[in-house]
Amino acid sequence: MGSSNSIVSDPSSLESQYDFIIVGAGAGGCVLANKLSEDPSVSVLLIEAGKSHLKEIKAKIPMTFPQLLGGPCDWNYETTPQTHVHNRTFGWPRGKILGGSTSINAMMHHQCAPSDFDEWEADAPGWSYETLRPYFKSSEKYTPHPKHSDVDMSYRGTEGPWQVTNPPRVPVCDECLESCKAVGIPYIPDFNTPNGTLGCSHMQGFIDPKGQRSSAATAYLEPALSRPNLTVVTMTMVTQLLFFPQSSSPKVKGVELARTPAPGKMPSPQRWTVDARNEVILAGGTINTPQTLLLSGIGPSEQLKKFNIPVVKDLPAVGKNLADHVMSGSVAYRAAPGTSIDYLTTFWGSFIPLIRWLLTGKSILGGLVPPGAAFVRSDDPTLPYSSKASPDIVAKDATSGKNAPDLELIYAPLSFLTSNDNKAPGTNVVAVLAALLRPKSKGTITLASTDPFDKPLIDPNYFSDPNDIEVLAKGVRLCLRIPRTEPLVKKLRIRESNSDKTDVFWLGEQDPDTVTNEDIREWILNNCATLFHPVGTARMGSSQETSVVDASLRVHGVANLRIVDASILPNQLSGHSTAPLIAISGRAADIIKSEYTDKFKGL
Ligand SMILES: Cc1cc2nc3c(=O)[nH]c(=O)nc-3n(C[C@H](O)[C@H](O)[C@H](O)COP(=O)(O)OP(=O)(O)OC[C@H]3O[C@@H](n4cnc5c(N)ncnc54)[C@H](O)[C@@H]3O)c2cc1C
Repeated sequence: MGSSNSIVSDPSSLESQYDFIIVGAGAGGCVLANKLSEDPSVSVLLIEAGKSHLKEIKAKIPMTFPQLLGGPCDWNYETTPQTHVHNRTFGWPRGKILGGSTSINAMMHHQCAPSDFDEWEADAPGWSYETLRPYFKSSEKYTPHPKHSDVDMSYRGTEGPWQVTNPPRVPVCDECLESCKAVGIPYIPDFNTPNGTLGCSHMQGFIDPKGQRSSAATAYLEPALSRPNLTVVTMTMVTQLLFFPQSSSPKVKGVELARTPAPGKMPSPQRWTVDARNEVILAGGTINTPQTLLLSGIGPSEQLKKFNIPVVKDLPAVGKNLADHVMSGSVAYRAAPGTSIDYLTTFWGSFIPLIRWLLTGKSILGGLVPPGAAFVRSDDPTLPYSSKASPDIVAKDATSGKNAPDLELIYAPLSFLTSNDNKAPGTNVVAVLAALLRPKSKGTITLASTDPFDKPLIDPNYFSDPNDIEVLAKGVRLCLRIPRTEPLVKKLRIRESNSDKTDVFWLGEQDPDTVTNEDIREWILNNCATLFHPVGTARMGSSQETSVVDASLRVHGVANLRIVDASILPNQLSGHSTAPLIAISGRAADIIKSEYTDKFKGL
């Protein structure tokens, strides 16, 4: 499915006006482009800074996604030095390709906890879980898997465009689940139901029956590419918003465009403009959307004045409220022969699986890097957080509700080190890590300069709230207990006398009853990394002081401007963000259609 016919890469070939202009072809932008162009009388322009995904083979093979990070399909962002993390900086990959980050991500399919959405309702009516539930369901085409017959199909969508399934089992995932159960984490057949997500299970992936990634681009854009009323332009960046000059209050007229510079090349000074008859919808993601707003004069006035940017609308919350999921770093374990899939990282190790994937799609390369997970609460008294070495860690509850987690435990049968300071520990590794799902620490995106090609300053302010490292340290304690529990322990080769704190296997080879909380905190500070889910920098809410968009996703006080991407999330989700964003964008499209009934004739 899909053709490149309606994808152009030359901004000079565009018309001067479209009904809707969408900036960014990620999770938000692709869903909107599809739904708004369903009516043939409505013209839609989708602008993407990166290239087309159609010929990017590594974006199709699920297991090769790490090879896309750091390359031309990645914005290659980096945080500022983090004061509370030994001044370390952190690489922050973000997709720069049709599909956005959904074309380079790890494809873990998770609808998060129902109360994550319910807690928005008070300040952003209409976004409860029950309102979003039909969108979760209608977006997906879940293909049942014979080994997962316990998934209750009444909760799952089977008619949607977005392919979801249980990927092939990889070594050790059954043992990981059994050991989770052995320490007291209940098994649930499916993380993605209204009953909530607490428990351990196999991870579902947005992968199609042919073993290929199902991204926002393959699911939503490709089926719409033949529509003459949809134009997709790649390798083109929106540099700023344009406003009607005579308007008494700010009103967006269109966008200014530039060619995306080739890697290592200077940007061209050439610019184009395109107008929107109805509105511009920003969907550039948590980092780029606030940057575009700030460059256009929408944001905290003191920051705009500092850069001599004329203030179009003083909105103090632009770029604030940045919340990311920080993960502990991988607790690495030496694995018994045949247990790990690290061999896939070598040319010859991946050769046969690649041939098999190319010929049949049925290959380990069509699986998920992390095949399973557990979502738990750090205040669960039934879980083994205690240790003889140190007093019990006391952390405040930051969850979205009683039935929601604040920790995710992820395991993978391979070296899974994403920390840019660390080298992968080699072959035959099983990695277990904890992720902090509900950080209290909040950071900022601010301008580094007025040059749209300069990266903005990203400061997630990790661990500025001391509660966060306490919760994460509890998660790491489970990462030490679970692998020492049967049956997983039998698949590992844990040595008991490792005193070299610089060794990647050091923490996993400590006795959980003698390693101290201090040791664990210090290890986290040296090993933690992003789990790639930054949100919140243009948050939704009712107040112009604390939020950027209203419950209809319109920017406060600026006409013809809306935002539909991860930046609008009021709080961090307790899980992975793609499925919620696909559902949110589906509802956003319906809101837009209901506001332009003269244009959308009941579609
Ligand atoms: C490495 C990685 C792994 C992840 N793993 C998972 C996972 O397993 N499961 C999960 O659910 N989520 C995962 N995520 C998160 C998920 O992919 C994102 O939360 C989601 O894609 C965000 O959607 P978005 O629409 O906000 O932005 P994006 O999907 O990032 O899309 C934004 C798009 O806008 C374009 N753009 C930005 N600025 C401009 C501009 N000025 N002009 C033109 N175009 C512009 C970008 O190039 C990009 O294509 C992962 C993310 C990454 C990076």
